[in-house]
Amino acid sequence: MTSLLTLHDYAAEASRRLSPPVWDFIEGGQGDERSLRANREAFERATVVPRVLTGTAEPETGTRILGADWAVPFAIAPTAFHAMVHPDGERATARGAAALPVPYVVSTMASVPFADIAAVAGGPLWLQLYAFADRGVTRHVIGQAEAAGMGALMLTVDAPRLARRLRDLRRDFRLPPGIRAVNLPDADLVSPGEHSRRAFAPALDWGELAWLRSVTELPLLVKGVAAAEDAALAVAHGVDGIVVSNHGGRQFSAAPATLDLLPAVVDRVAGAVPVLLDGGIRGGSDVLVALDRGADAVLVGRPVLHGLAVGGAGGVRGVLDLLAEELSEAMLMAGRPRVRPAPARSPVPSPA
Ligand SMILES: Cc1cc2nc3c(=O)[nH]c(=O)nc-3n(C[C@H](O)[C@H](O)[C@H](O)COP(=O)(O)O)c2cc1C
Ligand SMILES: CCCCC(=O)C(=O)O
Repeated sequence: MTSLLTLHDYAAEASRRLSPPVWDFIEGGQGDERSLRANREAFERATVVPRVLTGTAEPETGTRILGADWAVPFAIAPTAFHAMVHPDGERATARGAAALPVPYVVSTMASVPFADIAAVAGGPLWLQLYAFADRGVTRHVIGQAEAAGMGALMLTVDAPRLARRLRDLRRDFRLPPGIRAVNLPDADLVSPGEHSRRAFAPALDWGELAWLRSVTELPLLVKGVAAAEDAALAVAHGVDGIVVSNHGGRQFSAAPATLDLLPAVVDRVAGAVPVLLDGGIRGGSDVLVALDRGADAVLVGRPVLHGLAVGGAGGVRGVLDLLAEELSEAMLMAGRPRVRPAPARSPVPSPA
């Protein structure tokens, strides 16, 4: 195996190991993939002004998010169907994350039961939630996550349905046999796009948050916020955290790069709740750039799948350790001795 010195090395190795349809499902974006490229381009342009003579020896990468200690200010973003990438699926991902440990946001569309993932997890475990037209299904998923001891819910709000992804359409992408969203009551789902049209709540609005509050006590974050106005509405509706995301460019090609959206969101949220960001994080300097622009933490999507493809749990661990090491070096070189403390949980949920 070639040496794996960067997350790009993991991507290159994963592309050799995965079948072309699976690789394209992972890598692809919506439409002409402008937002997918924009996420990366924003980081490639971004700089951090180093401070000097700060007396920093070993930077402290730890932080605290929603009452839990995080060893690093990054977590695994929710991505669907890990069994497509490695036979142990999300179990391997959770094992890889347990080493550091790195928090893991499990997808509603996980291909392994939540309880089995929780059994091998080592750090904070959250559930990414899709809202279904049939609220009984949403409740079922939440119930399983609660039973597995997950610590928060992250409602995805940028996916009324899965968008047209041309790479998948050209290949008529179908889930490989045996890969199923096993935490849904009706687990058989062959085409993710078709399933989302049938099953996702078609006309979500802010009322869904109040309903979720009525069925669970878990802290609630929203994932997929772009506009500062929506961040303000989310805070007004009592969310516990915001994830600035464009779903890794998979939903809307004209969406701006998440890094470019971040400062306005941070400004509007004004410390009321933690603000996370995902999209295009491919190295420790990217994490530091996001923190420098006001994120409390970031999520990492595709690189974790690359690690999983390259070496199962060990590959995931390799990716996460590398990112942690790069972040620590970036903090040292930039004279950032520690991660700025994140806001504590929002005091009063008070819908506007
Ligand atoms: C293969 C794949 C599957 C994904 N599945 C989900 C999902 O089930 N739920 C969700 O909210 N986001 C999903 N996402 C989006 C990620 O959570 C995240 O927003 C995105 O991947 C971040 O960008 P990055 O891959 O550049 O780090 C998925 C992304 C990929 C690449
Ligand atoms: C129904 C599958 C959801 C996966 C997802 O969110 C994505 O591919 O972006």
